[in-house]
Amino acid sequence: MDQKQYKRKIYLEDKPRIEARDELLAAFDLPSQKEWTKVEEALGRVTAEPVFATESMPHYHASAMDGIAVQAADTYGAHEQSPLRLALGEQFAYVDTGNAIPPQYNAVIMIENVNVIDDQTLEIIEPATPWQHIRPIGEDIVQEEMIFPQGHKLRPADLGSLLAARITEVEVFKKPAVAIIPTGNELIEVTEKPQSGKIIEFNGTVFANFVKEWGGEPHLSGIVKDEPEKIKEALLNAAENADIVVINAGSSAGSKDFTVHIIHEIGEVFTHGVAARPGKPVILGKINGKPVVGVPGYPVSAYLALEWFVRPLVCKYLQIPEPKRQTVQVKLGRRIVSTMGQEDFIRVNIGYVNGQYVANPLTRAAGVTMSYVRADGLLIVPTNVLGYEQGELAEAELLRPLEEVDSSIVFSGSHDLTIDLLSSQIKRNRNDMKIISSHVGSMAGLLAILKGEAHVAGIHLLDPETKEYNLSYVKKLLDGMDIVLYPFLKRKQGWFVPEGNPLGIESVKDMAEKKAHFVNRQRGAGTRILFDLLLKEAELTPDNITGYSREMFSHLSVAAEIKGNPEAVGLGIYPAARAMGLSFVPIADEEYDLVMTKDFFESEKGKMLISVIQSDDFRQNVEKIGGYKVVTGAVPKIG
Ligand SMILES: Nc1nc2c(c(=O)[nH]1)N[C@H]1C(S)=C(S)[C@@H](COP(=O)(O)OP(=O)(O)OC[C@H]3O[C@@H](n4cnc5c(N)ncnc54)[C@H](O)[C@@H]3O)O[C@H]1N2
Ligand code: MOO
Repeated sequence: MDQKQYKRKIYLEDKPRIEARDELLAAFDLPSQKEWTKVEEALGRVTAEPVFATESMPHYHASAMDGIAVQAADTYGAHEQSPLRLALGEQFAYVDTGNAIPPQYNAVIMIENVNVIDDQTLEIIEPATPWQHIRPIGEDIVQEEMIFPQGHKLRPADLGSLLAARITEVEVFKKPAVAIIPTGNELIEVTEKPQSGKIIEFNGTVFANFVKEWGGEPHLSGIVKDEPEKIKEALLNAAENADIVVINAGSSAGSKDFTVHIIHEIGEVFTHGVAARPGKPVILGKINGKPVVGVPGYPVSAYLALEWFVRPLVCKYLQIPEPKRQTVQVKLGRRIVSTMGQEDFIRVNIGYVNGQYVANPLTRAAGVTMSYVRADGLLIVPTNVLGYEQGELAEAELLRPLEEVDSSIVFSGSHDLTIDLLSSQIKRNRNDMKIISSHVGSMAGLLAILKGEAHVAGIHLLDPETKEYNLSYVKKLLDGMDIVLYPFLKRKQGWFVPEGNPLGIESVKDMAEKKAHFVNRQRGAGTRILFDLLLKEAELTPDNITGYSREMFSHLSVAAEIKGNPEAVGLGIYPAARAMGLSFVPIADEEYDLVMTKDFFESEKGKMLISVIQSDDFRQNVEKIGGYKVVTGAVPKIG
């Protein structure tokens, strides 16, 4: 077929997400198939019919204790002042927990409460009441009783009750077969070496595992090329064999985005585009009576769209309600802007600081898988809300258990590679603790401490007047607060230049003269302040620097920018240059310190943080990186 016949469709709808979902669900009955499965293998399966007990549990009167079985009436005279003697075989029998009670007896006395007189005789000082310490027939499960209704998702303990009731197989809903078709000429298998323009296929595996988690049975196909015939064939085949069809990528307006046209041609399209981001260009339709969900290519868009539309289909098939996430009220650490008429799904880090949950948004780029991986929660900005101001309250859905959020140390300020090491070392000591960090620059870190939105800030701020690091900034910005300035690292700052330093850059002057392409850091970053000081000392201005206005948010992104450009130069710390294989010209040893409130410093989390910083393990790991020294023996400045 001629590819040109599929014209680009540029305009997508903005259908409300819930309306699109409800339409999709309403269009399919999804008649669930049933099957029998062994109880031992039934974890997570959903009962298709009510389940009735085949046997009672216990199915005989059983002793609940180790002791003696008696006829309660025989014991009524026993008293502390007049102990009663019982004869073996006539008035009592020995029983252990779980033993059947001989038919002539109706109570059990615990062994601790009897005195052995001889082989044949015992003495008791308290009467027994009928049925004491006996588990009567059916105490747990009564034969013919309904153990589970239909539509119950089986948990480990449920399987035990089924076996106890002598049930070996249980009738469950078949797992809906979900065909997953990754498409794209740019996709390669992870085992292939990626050339420029090639992307490792991974969405398929993520989808398959989401589907498994939700109770479906994924069928992940190989990569399908962006060719209408191939896509059509894959779709028809999937619609023949699966209950639900998911096709990935080619959902938008690109020159090779055929999917919507093909579904339209061989089936029906209900929706192309929903008013939610990321995930907007989703396609919902039908082929051969089966639901088809065209999920956008960008991973985060894809994961969300899958949850919005495939999870409800799986749940409908299994006749179970969709699971809901726990929510928590958060205070916004940063402003969030949203578009009117569209929902925004913002991935956020959440920490518990000063008695409230504080959320900081992660990147919104839909291609950044780590924004989803690192997120503690999802903050959904509703359609009719334009966003939130910093400090405003909003609700977030949790992607992790709340306890994990509670025990995190919230780190803000300047980015440093050692913070990740610190976090993993803390986690090694206390598996419920970790650091969550947002890299906002030194100044913003101090402001986060000021506003009570972070526990710790990492800063490296050179005072151009005093040439001293950090202290004057803390005094000025956090005046009046009980603050601890904790000396942490000395690290090497220097020029990042392409390998071999082709332009021979040693100073700001060299940069200006050789018209090197500078890659700057954002305003407020310590490195930016250092650069501006160097500029002033060299009696130059930003106008003398090519690229001064080009701002990056971390040392690593500066290094990445310099990598491919022989005329580029940046300023940053040694390990970032090393990580990208750049040459490094050291110019200064800077002090990277930690700022925290005195309250935090003295808290359990604060003590853990300091003890890890001071440990030999941590110091050795940091110094192994190169370009670092952990400050030891320095006295924190408190006040
Ligand atoms: N002019 C416009 N361009 C785009 C629009 C738009 O409205 N107008 N929408 C953007 C949005 S929003 C999204 S989301 C994406 C959706 O793109 P497609 O569904 O067409 O997907 P591709 O362009 O093929 O891929 C996007 C991206 O994702 C990577 N990808 C795809 N499949 C996989 C996979 N199986 N595993 C890993 N990564 C995958 C792909 O390589 C691309 O990098 O369109 C915007 N554009
Ligand atoms: O809506 Mo796309 O899905 O931005 O990322």
